[in-house]
Amino acid sequence: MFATNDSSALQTLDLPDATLQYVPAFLNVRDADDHYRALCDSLNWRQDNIKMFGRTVRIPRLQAYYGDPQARYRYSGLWMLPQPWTEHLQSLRERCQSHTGQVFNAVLANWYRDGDDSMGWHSDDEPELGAQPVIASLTLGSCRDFDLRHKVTGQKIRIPLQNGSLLIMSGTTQQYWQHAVPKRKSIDNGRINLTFRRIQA
Ligand SMILES: O=C(O)CCC(=O)C(=O)O
Ligand SMILES: [Fe+2]
Repeated sequence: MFATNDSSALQTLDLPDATLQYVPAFLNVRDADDHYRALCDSLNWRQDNIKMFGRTVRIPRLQAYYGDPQARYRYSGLWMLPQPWTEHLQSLRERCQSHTGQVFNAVLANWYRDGDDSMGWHSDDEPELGAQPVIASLTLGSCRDFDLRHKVTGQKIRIPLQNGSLLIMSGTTQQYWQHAVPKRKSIDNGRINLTFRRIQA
C-alpha cells in the first residue's frame, strides 16, 4: 500500500484525489508514551455537546483546542476558541513544522480514553482552514484505525495509526474524502491525537 517499508521514513500513500504521507515512527514509542501521559495530565480537556439531527449529544471523546489568539473556528456548530499554547504543545508543533515545512497556528487535541471513544465520518473542510489545507496528525498512545472513504466513489481504506506516527493530509484530501476513527470494543488503553492546523485569519 505504501511506497516504502522503512518505518522512520516518510511513506506516500497512493490514493485518487488525496495526498497522504505517513511517517510510522515520527516519535519513538517511549517518547510517544511519555507525551501521552503528560498531555493527559496537563491539557485542559472538555467534553462538548454537539447538535446532530436536531438532538444534543455528548461527543464520544475529550477535546482541547490550543493556538494563536486569532485561530478561532467553527467545528460542528461550536466555536472553538484557542487556549494559549503550552510549552509542551509548542515543542511538538515545532517538530511537526520542521518536518513538514508548514506553519501551524492551532492544534486540536482529541483524547480517546478507550475503544468506546470514537470520531464519526467528517472532512476537515471548515472555511477557516482554506482550500486544500495541510493537516499534520500525531498519534500518541494506543494504535487506532483511521478509516477513509471517498465521497464520490465510496472507495474505503484503513490505516492503523501507530503510536508515535505522523499522518499528513494535504491537497484535495478533505475535498474528496471523509475520515473517521471507529469504536474498538477490545481496546482498553487511551490514545491522544493532535491535529496541527493553519487557521486563516
Ligand atoms: O484521531 C484522529 O486520528 C482523527 C482526528 C480528526 O479527524 C480531527 O481532529 O479532525
Ligand atoms: Fe478530522
